[in-house]
Amino acid sequence: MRQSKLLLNTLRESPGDAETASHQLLLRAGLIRQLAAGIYTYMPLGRRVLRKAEQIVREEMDRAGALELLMPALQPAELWQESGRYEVYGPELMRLSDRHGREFALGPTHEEVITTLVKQEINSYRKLPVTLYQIQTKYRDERRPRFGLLRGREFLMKDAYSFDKDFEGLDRSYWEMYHAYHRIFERCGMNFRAVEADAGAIGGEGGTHEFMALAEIGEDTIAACTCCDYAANLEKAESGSSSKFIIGTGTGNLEKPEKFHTPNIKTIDQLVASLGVKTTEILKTIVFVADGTLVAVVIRGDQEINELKVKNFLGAEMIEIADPADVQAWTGVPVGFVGPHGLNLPILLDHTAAGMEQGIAGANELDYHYRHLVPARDMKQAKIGDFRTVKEGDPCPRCEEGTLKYYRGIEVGHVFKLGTKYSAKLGATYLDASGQAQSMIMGCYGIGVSRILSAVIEQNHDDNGIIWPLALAPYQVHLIPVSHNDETQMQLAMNLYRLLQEKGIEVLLDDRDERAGVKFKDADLIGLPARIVIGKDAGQGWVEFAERRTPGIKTTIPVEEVLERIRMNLGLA
Ligand SMILES: O=C(C[C@@H]1CCCCN1)Cn1cnc2cc(Cl)c(F)cc2c1=O
Ligand SMILES: [Mg+2]
Repeated sequence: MRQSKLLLNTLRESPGDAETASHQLLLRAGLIRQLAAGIYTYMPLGRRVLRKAEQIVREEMDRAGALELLMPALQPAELWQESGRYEVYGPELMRLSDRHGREFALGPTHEEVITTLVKQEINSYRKLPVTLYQIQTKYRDERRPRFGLLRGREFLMKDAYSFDKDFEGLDRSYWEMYHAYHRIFERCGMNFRAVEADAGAIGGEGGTHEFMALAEIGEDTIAACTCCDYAANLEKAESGSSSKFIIGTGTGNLEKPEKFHTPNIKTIDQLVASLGVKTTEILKTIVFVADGTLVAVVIRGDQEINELKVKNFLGAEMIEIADPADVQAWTGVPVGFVGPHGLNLPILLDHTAAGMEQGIAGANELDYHYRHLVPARDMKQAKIGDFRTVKEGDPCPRCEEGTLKYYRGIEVGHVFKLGTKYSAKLGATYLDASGQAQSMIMGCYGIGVSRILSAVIEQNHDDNGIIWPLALAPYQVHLIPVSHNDETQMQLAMNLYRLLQEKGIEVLLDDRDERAGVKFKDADLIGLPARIVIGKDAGQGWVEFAERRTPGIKTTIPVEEVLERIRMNLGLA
């Protein structure tokens, strides 16, 4: 491609609202342009990268035996009413009416559409299993679109759906997709982890993994083992046998609970400061509202309660920390003095608290606390479980040798076991071998295709611009004649341009009438994997070769060696 013919405007400065490196570079390198908040045009250079990402996804989906189709973005509201999700989703679901006043949704995902389709098309167990996928634009009206392609309102997703006759089949389909995801993100040159995750709103029968591209600006935090391949979203991560946290046996102290005066001491910090006790001697009590009912969770003072673990333990749809004023209204206990002893609420006790020899806690009375509380003795009615957020350094729950480390991640993929959640609701059944109608067993599998561009740039850039992995680079080689009006240089550049193209190499020739400095700055920004500069040595038939990833290493080679050098260094066939 001749750069003088390419619609490509690079920007010297980052637009003000672009906060992350990938958002800035996508704009500065001329890959995307914003039409509205969270809504982007892919410019010619960006479209080439997006198409390569799509193609990698498509090849691996096809290799995994999935069948590609393309579903509409316009979905009749009735489908969402039938699945019961029309009300569940609020403003994030983009809705519109057609000329007849019929209501539609712009598809944020396609469980309803695909399940209705398969219900019509498949009726016998002989036609199962099948996995169908599409690469299609999704619409989610994010309240705060941000970070460019990372959180847009219109974005490209590969969404796949598997249909099996039983759970063994679903397991096979699930792991087939899981391994295909590994191949996809490996081929994208991405540094990622597959992590155990929570199914979230989509629900389903257990088992779900998120694929996280490691990056400091990632919204998610994962905990991964330093030794084995255990990794989980922090929402779900467990640590080594929680007995490791139990200090003592919980029966040593025989003193009875003793109430003592603690005027105006409401927080753990105030307790520590005024009593000189350690946080590990305090029983921290937080009251939650789960589906409208209050529940008290008790954990050792140095630990953090994991809200999602509490929610999942209770099987609650909604959970949030109770407003202290509400707690006071409901229980009569003044804010800051809530404690497990004598509190008329159900109590969940984390392992770290359950094993404490003794502890200090609010006395459920203004300005009073208890000491010598023994959870094993004084909280027999409490339900014990894992309600804590793991910490860095915790023992790994799998190998017990390694310890957990935190990483920030960008979710680029998510695979789910859905079970019959949608097939039952929408009546997608098949006749089994004995002619009985059974609900199909489903899985669903998403990849944020447009999000891959941002994740890869976050992981592959320097101060001067993007450093594209070969598999996603918009072109493979940047050909740069230094001075546009030097006949020798331009002639050699043209010859090389033709030669490389004949050999099937994707070349971008910077044939613009621009100063060398501008050409090099743009080349750094655009970040093609290899660069060949035709300069003063052109007369002797020598050119300068460099790779974008190692900008400091420039070697001058005879033009005859260029093809071989490109093939060798870029690993091209
Ligand atoms: O999309 C999924 C699950 C999987 C992900 C992989 C591909 C198939 N779907 C979860 N989810 C996320 N945000 C949503 C936003 C809106 Cl507005 C909605 F109406 C529905 C959903 C929704 O269901
Ligand atoms: Mg997800």
